[in-house]
Amino acid sequence: MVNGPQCERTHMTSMLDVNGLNVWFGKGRDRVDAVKDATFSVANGESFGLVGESGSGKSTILRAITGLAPDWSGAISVNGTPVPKKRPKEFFKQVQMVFQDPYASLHPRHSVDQVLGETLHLHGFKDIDARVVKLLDDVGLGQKFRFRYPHQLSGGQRQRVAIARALAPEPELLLLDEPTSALDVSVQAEILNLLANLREARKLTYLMVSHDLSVVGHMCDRLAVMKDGEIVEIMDVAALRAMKATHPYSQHLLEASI
Ligand SMILES: Nc1ncnc2c1ncn2[C@@H]1O[C@H](COP(=O)(O)OP(=O)(O)OP(=O)(O)O)[C@@H](O)[C@H]1O
Repeated sequence: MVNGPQCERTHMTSMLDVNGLNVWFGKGRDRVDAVKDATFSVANGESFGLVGESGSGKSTILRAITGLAPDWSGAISVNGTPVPKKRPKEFFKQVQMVFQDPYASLHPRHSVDQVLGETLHLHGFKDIDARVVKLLDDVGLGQKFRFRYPHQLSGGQRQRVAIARALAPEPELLLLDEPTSALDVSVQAEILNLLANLREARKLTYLMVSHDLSVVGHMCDRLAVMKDGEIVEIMDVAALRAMKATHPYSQHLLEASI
C-alpha cells in the first residue's frame, strides 16, 4: 500500500524513478527476495528517506540503483533516462553513493590526495589540484589533510573524505547508506549538518537510508517505510513529526522510536 503524497508530486521534475523494483540474491531454495515491487520517485532537489528494521531491504535498494546488485527487475530512471543493466561511466557523474563504514570504503594505502585526485582524473577533470583543494574545503577538512592516509584520520574525518570523493564528479543525486551510523555519537550531528549544508549549496537530491527515524526526520522531506522487502507506506516528514503514520507497521516504528 502506498499513500498519496508521492502522487501530488508527479508534476515536479523527477530525479529518480523506481518502478516495480525486485531484487533477489541466490537461486532456487536459497533465493532471498530482498526487495519486492518497490515503487517511489524522488523529485529534483528533494531529500527522501528509506526507513525500516534491519534486513528490510533498504540498502539493497541503493545497491540496485548504483549497479551493485546483480539480479533485479523493474525500471530505474535517473533524470528521466532509464538506467541500463550495466551502468555507463556517465551514470556515475550523476549518481554517487556514500557508504556506512568509512573504514571499509577508503583504501588504506591511498592518501586523501590520491583518493580524490584519481576520482577526478577518472571523470576527466583537468584542474585536479584546484579541485582537490576545493573539495577538502567544502567538506570542512582543509588542505592540511591532503596528504594524510586513512589510518591518520578519525572516523568522522574519513567520512568527510568519502563525501568529498562522492562529490568529486559533481553528481546530482547522492545515495547515502546510513552515513553516520558507524560514527561516534559526538560526530554524527556534524556529518549530518555537513550533508544538509552541501545539499543546500549544491542543489543536490538525496536518497538516504537510516534505521533512525530522528535522523530521517531531520534530514528528509519524505520517507518510505520498508518491511520485509516491501514499501508499506510513503509519507511526508511532517506526518512523521505529527505521528500520523497510517500503516500499522509505520505506527509501530514510530512508537518504538519515542
Ligand atoms: N549479498 C547478499 N547475499 C544474500 N542475501 C543478501 C545479500 N545482501 C542482502 N541480503 C539479504 O537481503 C535482505 C535485505 O538486506 P538489506 O541489507 O538490504 O537490509 P537493510 O534494511 O538495509 O538492513 P540493515 O539496516 O541491517 O543493513 C536481508 O534478508 C539480507 O540478509
